Amino acid sequence: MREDGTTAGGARDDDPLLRVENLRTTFATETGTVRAVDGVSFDVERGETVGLVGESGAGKSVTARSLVGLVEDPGRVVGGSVRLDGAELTDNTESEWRDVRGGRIAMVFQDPLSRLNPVYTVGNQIEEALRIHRGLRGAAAREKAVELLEDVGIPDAARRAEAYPHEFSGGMCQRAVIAIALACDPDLLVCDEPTTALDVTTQAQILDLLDDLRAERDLAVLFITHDMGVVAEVCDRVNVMYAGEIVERAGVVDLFERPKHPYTQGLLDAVPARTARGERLAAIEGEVPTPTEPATACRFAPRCPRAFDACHSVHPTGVAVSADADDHTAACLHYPADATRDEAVERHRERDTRTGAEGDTE
Ligand SMILES: Nc1ncnc2c1ncn2[C@@H]1O[C@H](COP(=O)(O)OP(=O)(O)OP(=O)(O)O)[C@@H](O)[C@H]1O
Ligand code: NI
Repeated sequence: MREDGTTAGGARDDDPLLRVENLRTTFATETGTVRAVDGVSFDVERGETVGLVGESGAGKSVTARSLVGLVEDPGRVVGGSVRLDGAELTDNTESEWRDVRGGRIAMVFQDPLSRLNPVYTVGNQIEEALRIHRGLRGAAAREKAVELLEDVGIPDAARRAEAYPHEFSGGMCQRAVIAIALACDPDLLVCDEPTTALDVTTQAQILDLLDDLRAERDLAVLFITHDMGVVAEVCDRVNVMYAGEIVERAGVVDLFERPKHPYTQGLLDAVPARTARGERLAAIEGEVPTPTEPATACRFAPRCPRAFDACHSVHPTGVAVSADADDHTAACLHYPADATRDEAVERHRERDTRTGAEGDTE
C-alpha cells in the first residue's frame, strides 16, 4: 500500500500495479545463449488475475522468477523493465529484492512441501514470516498466524497451527504456503503452477481460495499454468507464451471464444473437454524450440498449420487482431484480420525493425 499516493519511482495513479516491458532474460550456456524470456510485455492491475499460459519450456517460470529477482545462475535479466507501482525493479540490489519478496510480491510454487520446513510446526513458520515481515512476535504473532490459517480455509486453525507439514495433506500444505505468502501482506501474488501437483477436487478448492483472496484483499495475481482449463477458471486476462515471447493476449472470454493465434487455437483444440484439468498439454505436434538466436521469423511457423512464406522471414510483433479490438493482440502475420495479407506482413516488418530491441508495447 502506498502511504502518500506516490513512490520513489514516481508512480502515477493510472500506472498498473505491475508493468513488464520488453523483459529479456537469458542463460549463457556452453551451447549458446538461451533466450528464455525474449521481449515480454504485460500488465497486472490490482484485483485481477492475469494468466501466463503455454507449453513446457515456453519461459513462464523464468518470467516469474525475473519479477522477483530469483533467476537461477547462469540466468540474467539482460533487458527491459519491471515496474511495481511505477518503481523500477530490474536494477535492484539483493537487499532491495529481499524487501520486494518480503513485502510486495509473494510467490506460490507447484510443490508446497518443498516450501515448508519439516522440522517446524506450520504455525511456527507463519509466525516466523510475520516476525520478519511485520515485526510481530509472541502472542500477537500466534494470534495472527491462526487468523491467516483461518483465512486460507484451514479448519480448526488453532489446533492445526501446532501440526507439522507432514501431517498435512497436499492441499492443506498449499493452503499453509499461501498463508505464509499472505503474512507479508503482498500486493501481488505470483502463482507458478500452484495446483498442478494436486488432485482435481483439491485443485478446484485452491483455485476458489485464490479467487476469494484476490477479491477480499484486492490482490493482483499472476497465474502461471500449462492448463487451459485452469486458465478458464481463474483468469480475467490471459497472455499466451511461446518460445520466450507472448504470442496472444486477450480477455479470458474473448480468448476462449475467439482465439486468433494458430498456437492458441492449437492449445484449445488439444484440451479434450475444455474444462478437463490435470493432464499436460499434449497439444500440437512437435516441441517448443529453445530460442538461442534473436527472432528473425515466427518461432511457431515450423509447427503452424497456417504458416505461409513470410512467416519464415518476418518476425511478428503483437498487433490488434482487428481494428476494433485493441485489447486483443496476436503476434502473427495473419493479423490484423481486416488488413490485406501484404499490408499485415508489412506492418509486422515495420514494427519489428522500428521497435527493435525496444520490443512491443501497446
Ligand atoms: N538454469 C537454466 N539453464 C539453462 N537454461 C534454462 C535454465 N532454466 C531454464 N532454462 C531454459 O529456459 C527456457 C524456459 O524455461 P521455463 O522453466 O521458464 O519454462 P516453463 O514455461 O516454465 O515450462 P514448464 O511448464 O515446464 O514449467 C527453457 O528453454 C529452459 O531450458
Ligand atoms: Ni515452469
